[in-house]
Amino acid sequence: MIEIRQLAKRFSIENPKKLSESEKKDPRMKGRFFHSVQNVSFQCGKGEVLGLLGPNGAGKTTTLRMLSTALQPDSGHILINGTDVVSNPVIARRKIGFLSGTTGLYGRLTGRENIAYFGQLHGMSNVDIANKIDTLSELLDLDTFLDRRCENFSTGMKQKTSIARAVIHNPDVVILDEPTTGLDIMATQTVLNFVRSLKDAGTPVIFSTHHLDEVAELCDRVTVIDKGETKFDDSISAFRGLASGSLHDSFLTCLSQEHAAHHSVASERG
Ligand SMILES: Nc1ncnc2c1ncn2[C@@H]1O[C@H](COP(=O)(O)OP(=O)(O)OP(=O)(O)O)[C@@H](O)[C@H]1O
Repeated sequence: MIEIRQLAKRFSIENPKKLSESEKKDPRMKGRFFHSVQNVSFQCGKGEVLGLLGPNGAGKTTTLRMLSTALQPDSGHILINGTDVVSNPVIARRKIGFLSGTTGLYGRLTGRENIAYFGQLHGMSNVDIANKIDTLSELLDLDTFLDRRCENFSTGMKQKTSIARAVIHNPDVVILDEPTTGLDIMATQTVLNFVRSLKDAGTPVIFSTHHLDEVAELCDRVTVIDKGETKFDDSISAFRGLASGSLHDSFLTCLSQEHAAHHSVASERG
């Protein structure tokens, strides 16, 4: 079980002129700081898959980077099976497998060498690494390119290799930032099937996506964040119940409820 409670992260803006027009008008811009994540909470239990949704710039990547220890939160808690890992990034890295949108592979190494290198960093034995790569190769369809250098890999090959690398150490929780972005239909299905295999093994998986069909296919829980705050965090059936139409309508309802709430507060004040 992973629990995220009231996470917050702000960035100091050295040159406000570099902000986009929408960022300048964003209520998260306060003085010299942009409060990317202001109050994000959610939880994901054993064998559950959680879909993290939100418009561009909502704060999804910033949140996931805090979970992965790449960023230190300003406040809030990240608990894995009850242990707070914010103050102990070494434990967090052992327990969490993280696929970021930008992690590059070493082009001069083969897929197998890239994956094995991470296994070694996690202190695994060569036998354990080799066995785990065999399993991952089958689940992620890596065998045709595993022993080729990564420099000429397609987007799909790179992504599948990066996912294998993220989970080589059998993490307790898996976090994937937009794992299917840019992938073709076949590679997308392979990645989604892999997420299902993690779920079947009882591993909680949190993944961010803009694809509601993936959420419908895989997720037990949905969290919607907007402007750095959790706007919805519940089961997929509660998410469906938000609107009578599609998941798309449910998503828009989460965002518009907030606008409606602001609007009514503003009219009361006015
Ligand atoms: N290092 C930083 N310095 C300043 N602002 C930042 C920094 N990192 C992120 N931000 C801002 O925080 C906001 C949230 O960004 P984030 O990448 O977390 O959004 P996202 O929900 O992942 O968006 P997308 O769906 O477009 O990937 C954005 O406005 C972004 O410009």
